[in-house]
Amino acid sequence: MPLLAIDATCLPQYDKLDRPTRERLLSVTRKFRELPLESLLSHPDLRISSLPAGQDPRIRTFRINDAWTGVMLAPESGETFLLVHLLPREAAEDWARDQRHDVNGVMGTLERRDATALQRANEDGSPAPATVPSSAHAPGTPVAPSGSHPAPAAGADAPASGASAPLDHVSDRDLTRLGVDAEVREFCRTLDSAAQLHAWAAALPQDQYEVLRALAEGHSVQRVRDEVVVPRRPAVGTVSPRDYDTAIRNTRERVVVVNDDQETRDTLAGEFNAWRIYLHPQQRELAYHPRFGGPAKVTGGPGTGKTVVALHRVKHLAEHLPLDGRVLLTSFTNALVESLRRNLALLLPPELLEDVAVVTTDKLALDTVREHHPEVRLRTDTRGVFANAVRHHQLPWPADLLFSEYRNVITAQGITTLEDYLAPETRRGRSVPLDEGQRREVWHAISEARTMMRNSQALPAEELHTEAARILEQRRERPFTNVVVDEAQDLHPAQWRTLRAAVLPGPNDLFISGDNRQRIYGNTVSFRQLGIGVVGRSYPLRVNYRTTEEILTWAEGIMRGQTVTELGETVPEPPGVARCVLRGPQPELYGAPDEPAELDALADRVRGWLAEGMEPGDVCVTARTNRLRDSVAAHLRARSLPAAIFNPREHAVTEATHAVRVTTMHGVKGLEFRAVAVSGVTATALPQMDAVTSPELDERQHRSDLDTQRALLYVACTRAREQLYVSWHGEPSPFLPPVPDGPVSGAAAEHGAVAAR
Ligand SMILES: Nc1ncnc2c1ncn2[C@@H]1O[C@H](COP(=O)(O)OP(=O)(O)OP(=O)(O)O)[C@@H](O)[C@H]1O
Repeated sequence: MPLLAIDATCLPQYDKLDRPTRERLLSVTRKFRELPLESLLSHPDLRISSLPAGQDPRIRTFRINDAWTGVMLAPESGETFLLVHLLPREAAEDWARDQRHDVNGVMGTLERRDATALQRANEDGSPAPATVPSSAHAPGTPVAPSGSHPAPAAGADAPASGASAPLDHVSDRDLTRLGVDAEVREFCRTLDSAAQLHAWAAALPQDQYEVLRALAEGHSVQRVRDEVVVPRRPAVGTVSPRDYDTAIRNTRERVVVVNDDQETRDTLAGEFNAWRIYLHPQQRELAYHPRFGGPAKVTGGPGTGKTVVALHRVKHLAEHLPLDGRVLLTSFTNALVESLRRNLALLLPPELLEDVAVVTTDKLALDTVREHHPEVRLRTDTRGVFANAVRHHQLPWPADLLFSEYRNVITAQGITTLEDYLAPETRRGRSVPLDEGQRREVWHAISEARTMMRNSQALPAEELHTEAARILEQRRERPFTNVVVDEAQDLHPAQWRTLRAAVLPGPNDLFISGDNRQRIYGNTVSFRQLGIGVVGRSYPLRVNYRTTEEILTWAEGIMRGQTVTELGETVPEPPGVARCVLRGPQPELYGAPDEPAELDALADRVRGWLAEGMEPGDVCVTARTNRLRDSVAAHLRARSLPAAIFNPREHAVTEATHAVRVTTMHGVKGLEFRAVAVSGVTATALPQMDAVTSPELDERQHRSDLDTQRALLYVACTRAREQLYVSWHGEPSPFLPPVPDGPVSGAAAEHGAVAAR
């Protein structure tokens, strides 16, 4: 009986199919697995046909329905079919005619090249095949078919801009040893620059392109061998050039073999699918690193796969636990943790899942403290307690100062004595000066408030963590063998102390992933001061897999000119540009005269997306405030659009999949959608000044609060995978990049929209 394997190129395409087409595809793939080869090839419904003038005699097309065609590689001698693409009929035939698959002689993987484009380039130096890959690229599809060799964003990677032959320093012999075949070697001798190489990404055999790209970036032959070639080789033996079956199985980064309907559905569907199948070699290297000498840190812009790496790291650690060992996977909010838990369950078998605790950092602290004080609960009205303390002591300062002193000085630095609080360096950078007498007064007021909170058994998170860290530090045995932290940028220093104390210092103790640009809760930390030494174990990820280049480039404008610090450091982050795998339409911007007009245009935009074939669950609308979120949802429903309010504290991420999700900007952190509308980006709402500390009270905090609100907009916009729509009414928020004059497009055009450039 034939077997079916699926190439990752199909995954983004599957997202574009409507439900009946998906069902039809599943029933077709079932036939692949169930019918004997002879009956399959002659099946009247499938219309399996070869392409007479095609480059690859093994390529076949088959009918899914009138609109869609599948492209596959049929077995010649073996029995495995490989589904390689899903496209509209004509595009499918055009694309398939030019492609050829070969087994890589060194790596043993199955690679695909645009053989027509390469032959032309070698014959007459035809330029980069702009039209070749684009015929296969509907908006939002990968520029590089496997997704593992990204096309460059403008200005990406220093060597890419160099105008010298990028591979002249590598001999033919070395290229051959790295698995680069004669046709590709000949081709790369014609290249003038690394940028030209990148432009050919979609046409070159995938693994050979990775080799060339790494060499062009200046890596040594040895390093490329170790990091690109060796991880792709089969664990044992070699693969013969005609053994397609084995090569398909060995192409682990972009091919998966499916055994039943459920696996086919799981592989093709799901919002978070590709990551389970293959990791970029750099991601794999980090996730499956046998032993980090101590805490390790992974950073990177939005959509660079930090969460994916964290999840795979948990898998690796769980697979190597000592008897009685346990892994903690933690993050900031309930919604994030719920999403991690759901995705981990897809990655790990049940017996390994049992050894992993997936909880918020606050829940860890609460559970730890409750072992000693079972009645303790989490307090959320801490500001009110400090307001009482100010009244009671008749202090001349606002309650916010006391709260800020408690949160940003005392608990942030782990200060436990008046003497330490009085030390001169303690309040460095605070804009309200306090002399010694005043500090004593503040300390006493805060101490009293803390005692009151303790007596009431309702503790704010900072207090809970201080207590939890103290309890854990006293234990000889710590609860976890390894701790993995995702979205780490938002944790308060007190939360870090709990995490530090939850695992004994040593190899593989902490694995931290995060991005300071996405910090939306205003906590700054210094890992060094917290005893978390990541020096020499800090790794940036630079390939964006989620967002199109058009959206990311525009969204980067929100952060332009901002000094961003490195995660866990107070020093500025070194510059680094992410490259995007995906391409698509420009974001759409719309400035409405008033709120009703903004909501009308928003509803039209959402209706347009649904009419284009998106499922309601593919679409998310965000608003700055709860009030605006509620009126957006009400307005969409009044216009007969399926809309559900999503509150990350209350709802599971999986809920509301049959409705457009309407949420606040905080509510989309860590998530992603095919289309995102960011509404209410109006000057009076963003920044929302009542959430910003006044500069008179604390200049530094004021700036930090503004940065936090700017980051909120950045986070919301970078949740979009294919389409982004941003709107406001009246004056636009000052955080928006300058709005250029430009051609009006999309649903908002009727309302006077401005297209971003
Ligand atoms: N190697 C890969 N190949 C294909 N897709 C990938 C790869 N790595 C990550 N992705 C996909 O990219 C998207 C973003 O990944 P992920 O959520 O891990 O990024 P992130 O860096 O944590 O993002 P953010 O910081 O914005 O929350 C996901 O859809 C994920 O499946």
